[in-house]
Amino acid sequence: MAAANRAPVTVTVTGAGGQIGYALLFRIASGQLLGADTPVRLSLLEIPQGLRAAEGTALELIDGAFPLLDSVDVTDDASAAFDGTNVALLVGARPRGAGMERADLLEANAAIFGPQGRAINEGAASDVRVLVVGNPANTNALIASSHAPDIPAERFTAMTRLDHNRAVAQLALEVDAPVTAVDGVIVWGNHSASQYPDVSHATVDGRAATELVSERWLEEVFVPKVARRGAEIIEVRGASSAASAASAAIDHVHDWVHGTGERWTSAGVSTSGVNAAAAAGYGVPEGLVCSLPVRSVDGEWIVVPGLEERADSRAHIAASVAELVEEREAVRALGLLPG
Ligand SMILES: NC(=O)C1=CN([C@@H]2O[C@H](COP(=O)(O)OP(=O)(O)OC[C@H]3O[C@@H](n4cnc5c(N)ncnc54)[C@H](O)[C@@H]3O)[C@@H](O)[C@H]2O)C=CC1
Ligand SMILES: O=C([O-])CC(=O)C(=O)O
Repeated sequence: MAAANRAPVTVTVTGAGGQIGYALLFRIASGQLLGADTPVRLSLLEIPQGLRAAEGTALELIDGAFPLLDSVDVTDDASAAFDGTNVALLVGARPRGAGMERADLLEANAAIFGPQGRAINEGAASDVRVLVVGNPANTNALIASSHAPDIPAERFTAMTRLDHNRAVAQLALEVDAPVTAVDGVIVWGNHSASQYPDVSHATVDGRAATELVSERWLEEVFVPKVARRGAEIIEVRGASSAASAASAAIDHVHDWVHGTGERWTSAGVSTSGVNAAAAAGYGVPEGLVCSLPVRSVDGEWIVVPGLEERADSRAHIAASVAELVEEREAVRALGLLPG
């Protein structure tokens, strides 16, 4: 199958038989995750009842005759799925339905991420990068990381890139500019309704976004629109976002591997380790996975330090961080965090 001038990179996708999996896998196979010169070996993990769907997707991946696709394996064994993995996309988890908040999924989904963290700890390649998509993504990433003591916490991330992309798109729509003109947006906090999409450092074609839109629009339209977009999609589409989520996962990993240059983006990153001091500068304590402004430098997410925050921004960030702490304590009470 493969045309290769480099060794294949192993990419594990959990929940491969689901909606996001279906939107994600073909883009990975076509080279959009890791680049047009990098062959991929796909490892698909499902639970037994999802195996047939994942196997069907694997058949279609073969039928795509993707030049970069080295191989596709499907399994319900986490140890096999994460063996030698370089990039692990933890998508497999229940999505919420109408009227639910993502935190309502804590009990249903959190138990998935301890065993997967352990399997990654035991079998993954030494350069493994993990992106948790399954909700509640930040706390699930924290659980997975806590069960992988041999892997630096900064290798476990949670997806808030979809929120970031939504914020960029809404601002661009409002000022009638292309998304490429928008720079400097930040999504702070949890991938939940408490998140804080912030344009106070954003520019559109070099002009401060705050000069182009009203304070009232920001507070009454922009922030709730972005923070509740997932619920809007569920209401209108009848199912939670899938293609836009897959697209954001591609963006996150692509930037992580290839770098962001001077631009920043948003990602849920560990507030322990290399980013502890920068996170503390925004009032975010250690031991969380929190969305922050980040640049990808030499293959590592680095929190952009020392941005001036307005008092009301600080209050928004603090509220979302308080929710992350509550979620952490809830999973601790469920016995899902070691120690
Ligand atoms: N962070 C973010 O921005 C976003 C997160 N999500 C979340 O992503 C998750 C997946 O969403 P969809 O693909 O739409 O759901 P889906 O229900 O279509 O697919 C989920 C798949 O995961 C599988 N699965 C469940 N437990 C598993 C386990 N332990 N190991 C491997 N596979 C497992 C299921 O069998 C199913 O095939 C949900 O939790 C959803 O809330 C969705 C959109 C955006
Ligand atoms: O809202 C949901 O449940 C799915 C999701 O995380 C999103 O679309 O941001």
